[in-house]
Amino acid sequence: MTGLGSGHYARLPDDPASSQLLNGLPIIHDTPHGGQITLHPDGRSYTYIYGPKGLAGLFHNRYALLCAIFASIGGLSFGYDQGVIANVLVMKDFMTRWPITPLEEGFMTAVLELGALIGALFAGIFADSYSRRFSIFISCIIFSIGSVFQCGAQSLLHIFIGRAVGGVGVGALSALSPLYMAEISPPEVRGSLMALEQFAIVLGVVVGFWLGYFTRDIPGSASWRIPLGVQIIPAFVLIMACVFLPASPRLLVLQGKYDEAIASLAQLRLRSMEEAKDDPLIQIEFLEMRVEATMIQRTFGTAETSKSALSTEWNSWKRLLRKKYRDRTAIGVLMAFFQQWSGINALLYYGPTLVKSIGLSGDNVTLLVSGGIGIVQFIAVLPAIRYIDEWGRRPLLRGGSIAMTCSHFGIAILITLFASDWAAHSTGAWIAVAFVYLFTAAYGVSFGPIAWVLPSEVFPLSMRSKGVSLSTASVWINNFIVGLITPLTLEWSAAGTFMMFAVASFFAYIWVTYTVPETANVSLEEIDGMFRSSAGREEIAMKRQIEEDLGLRDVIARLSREVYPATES
Ligand SMILES: O[C@H]1[C@H](O)[C@@H](O)[C@H](O)[C@@H](O)[C@H]1O
Repeated sequence: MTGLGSGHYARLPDDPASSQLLNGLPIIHDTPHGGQITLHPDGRSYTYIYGPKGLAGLFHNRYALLCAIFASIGGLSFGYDQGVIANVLVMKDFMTRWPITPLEEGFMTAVLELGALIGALFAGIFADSYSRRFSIFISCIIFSIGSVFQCGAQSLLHIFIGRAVGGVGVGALSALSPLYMAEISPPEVRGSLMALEQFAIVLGVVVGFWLGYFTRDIPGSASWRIPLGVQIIPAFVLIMACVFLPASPRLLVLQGKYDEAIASLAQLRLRSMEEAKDDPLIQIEFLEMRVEATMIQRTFGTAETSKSALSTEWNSWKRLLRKKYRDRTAIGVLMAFFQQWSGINALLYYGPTLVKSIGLSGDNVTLLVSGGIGIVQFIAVLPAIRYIDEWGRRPLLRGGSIAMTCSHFGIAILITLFASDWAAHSTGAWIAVAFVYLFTAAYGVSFGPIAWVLPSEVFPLSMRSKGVSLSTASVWINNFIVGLITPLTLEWSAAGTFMMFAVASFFAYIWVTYTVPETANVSLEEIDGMFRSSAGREEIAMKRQIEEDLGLRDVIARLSREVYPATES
């Protein structure tokens, strides 16, 4: 039913008679309460926006922006831990109190990641049964319990427990925040709003790192208790925000609560209930959600009503692997895979070793790597927020992966040439450092943010929470594996390690080029349509019928008749 135009557009003429002159061109139709719908001359295809695109669009709907900002606090918890732990583990008081072995140090990172893996998977179960907001709320509580354990730790065991429990919260939030943001965002700024997740993560990295850096000289345990305790503040803010955040209209539709869904959609699109009633945009978006929900119920629902809750749950996970949905599952899981195999965390966790291997030493190493990489990521996410909807996801991903490949490749060559005697080749060493930052900038504008955006976009409503949670689990499991093997590969060969990440980044380029669809500027339900190209005829016919039954086709036909009187048939 939908589709994007060829790029030639015309304005709706004041004199309807002249509209025939515009036949063959899609027409932009201003809707009564702001926003536009672009109708195509076939009388069936359309796209719509609620407000301007780009930066203006981001600030146009301040309410949606505010909701997304609050939701993104979930990401802050993730980044903050990453930033802070690098400092805590080297703090004098911490080390003399509990001298830990390198193995325990590795375990300290791993335990959070494994907790996060469990949290991400559980998020997929609870986000549908309860609400997105309630699940966020519970995750924040779990996260806060973990933080209290860490901050008040009397033994190393408390720290481990705190990290495992906190990890469950971090993992759940890393799935739930993007999921919620995707479902509340107007289509024209969805990418920008969702990129706030990455913004929050890297903001957390920067704040966590520098706070830890400044408190590390405070005498006694306050040096590490303060930065470990401070993370409760954002969690508390999000707990409070959950009371005010509007419910996801899409989940409400899935639960059959249509009146509440319209009310929440109207609120999120800045319409009064009166306005919502005669606004074609609200009608279309609401009906699209219903069509999608009905499609799934008709396809899977009846067969499952007789089964137990457990087997229904199991079946909905299994559905992700069915032929029809396999390509989307692959996109979600591989997006996370390539984000992690780009080597970003290898640089963060083992950066100091890398920088030493390219000839630098001393305290500056930590500053330059952990601090510097955080700041570069933070700066790089800003253009992503600005352009992700205007340029689209694909160009950013493709450009980013090429630059990432070249940087890794450059570092590998420099190491091969000069590693035997860096002191004599300090220029080479500095070029290698420049490549590290170039890599980080390229990553920070592409795979960093988009890995949090794309998975929440590609799954249809009824499978979104499971799909996103599986994709997020892929972030955590790959994060864990990369963290585990990087020290080993570095020991084997530093150049080889960078070559490995160069190859992964190059495969990422090929993968994006051939399999990732452009999801910018289309509604979540239209994205579903993009994957239907391979759907059987029966399914297309069923969708058409549902669109007809629910009145979506009527709404479009009515609008088209206003614009193309000649094509009334
Ligand atoms: O998006 C984030 C971010 O880029 C972090 O810095 C990185 O450590 C994470 O693994 C990644 O998921």
